This record gives sequence, structure tokens and C-alpha cells, in this order.
Amino acid sequence: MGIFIVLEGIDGAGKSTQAKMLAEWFEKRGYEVVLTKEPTDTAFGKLIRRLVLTGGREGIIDGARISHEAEALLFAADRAEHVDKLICPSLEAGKVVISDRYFYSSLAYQWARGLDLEWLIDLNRFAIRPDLAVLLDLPVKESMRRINRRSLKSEFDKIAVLQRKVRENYLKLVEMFPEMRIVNAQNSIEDIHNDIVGLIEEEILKKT
Ligand SMILES: Nc1ncnc2c1ncn2[C@@H]1O[C@H](COP(=O)(O)OP(=O)(O)OP(=O)(O)O)[C@@H](O)[C@H]1O
Ligand SMILES: Cc1cn([C@H]2C[C@H](O)[C@@H](COP(=O)(O)O)O2)c(=O)[nH]c1=O
Repeated sequence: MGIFIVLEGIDGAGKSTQAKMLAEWFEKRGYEVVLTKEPTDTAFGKLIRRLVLTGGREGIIDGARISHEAEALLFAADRAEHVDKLICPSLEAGKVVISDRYFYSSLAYQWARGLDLEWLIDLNRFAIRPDLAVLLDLPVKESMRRINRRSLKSEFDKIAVLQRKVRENYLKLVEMFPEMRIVNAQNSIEDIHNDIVGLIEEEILKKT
């Protein structure tokens, strides 16, 4: 069986940067790596990016924003295909799967949108749990600075409020899911990478 690792965090926390470094770290040690992300690059992920991440107005009834329930269902559908067509087959082939976002993003973000946490957990019950889910924890002020939000100034405060709720939710999830660990995302890129590698060596490689 392979190794499944997930990187989580608010927008701009450094997930993509760390995922690429971690993939190289494993490849240098002879592992075959599948580097993936959610939303995926499949038709589901493209639909989500078109309907949800562009403000959720395109193609929706009378231009209204997509409902939070529909948003959660779309992310879950994308994840169901991701698990069935890529994650499970890759693990069965003994590969290392590193995903930039997964099930925990749905809990942190859709919960922040006011949806019921138990419903979100139940909706995603098909999602196999990773060997390790690393939360890159970053203050929202630093996140917004890093991303230098391309949104309208008027949206800036709204996004910051959501990101604060999402960060709080992530910290609550760490208490709920034993596979989650926190890494301080304010450190240097190299130090964060070393922290993540340390967790992998301690929590996974020593046990295999
Ligand atoms: N430890 C760090 N210190 C300072 N800047 C960083 C650090 N890690 C990443 N960055 C920078 O922050 C920005 C966001 O990084 P990255 O795209 O990896 O984050 P992300 O979590 O994948 O973002 P998103 O969720 O919005 O896609 C990039 O410009 C990146 O170079
Ligand atoms: C998987 C997933 C993601 N989201 C949100 C989180 C981010 O704001 C975007 C994805 O942007 P990225 O720059 O590609 O990371 O989608 C979500 O709300 N729910 C989810 O399940």
C-alpha cells in the first residue's frame, strides 16, 4: 500500500510550494509520486472553478450566486472521482500521493459558509483518510499580504473575514482528526519543509 499525505491551510498558506518540495523529496528517495490537488483538473474541478471560484455567478439562475449546499455537493463530487479514479488506484500501486487540499478544506470552508459540520462529514464519508494531513497554519494578515488579493478592494474585508473563520475551523478540526498535525507556516520555506519531513519520518516512515 502507498503513502497518502494531504496539505491543508487557508489561501496563500504555502500548500502548493510545500507539496512540490515534498514530491521532490520523495522522488529523490526512489518513491513514485502522484502530486494532485482539489479542486482537481478534471471536468468536475473545471466546473467548480467556473461556477464557484469566479464568484459563482456564471450559468446560475438569474445570475444569483450558487448556493452553499450546491457548492459543497460539487466539491464532494469532485472528491469522489478523485478518490475513485486517482487516489485509491495510486495507493494500491504503492505510490506516494500528495494532495494540495482534500476533505478537510470542505469542512473548514463550507462550515465557515454556515453549513452543518456533521452533514459535511457525512457527505464526504467516502473520502479515505490520509496517513498524515498537515495544516500549514498562517495568520490571515500574512496570507492576504502574500496573495495580494486580486479582488476588488470592497471584497478584501469580506475575504479576510471568511479566511479568519476558515483558520479557526481548521484549528478545531486538528482536535477532531488524529491524522492532522499543525506546522507554523510563518517560518521560512525551507524550515517548513524540514518540519513536514520530520513529521513524515516520525509518523509514517518509522512505522513502515
Ligand atoms: N514560507 C513562506 N514564506 C513566505 N512566502 C511564502 C512561503 N511559502 C509560500 N510563499 C509565497 O506565498 C505565495 C502563496 O504560496 P502557495 O501558492 O504555495 O500557497 P497556497 O497555499 O498553495 O495558496 P492557494 O491556496 O491560494 O493556492 C507564493 O507567492 C509563495 O511564493
Ligand atoms: C477543496 C476545496 C476548496 N475550497 C476552496 C478553497 C479555496 O478558496 C478554493 C481553491 O483555491 P486554490 O487556490 O486552488 O487552493 O476553493 C472549498 O471551499 N472547499 C473544498 O472542498
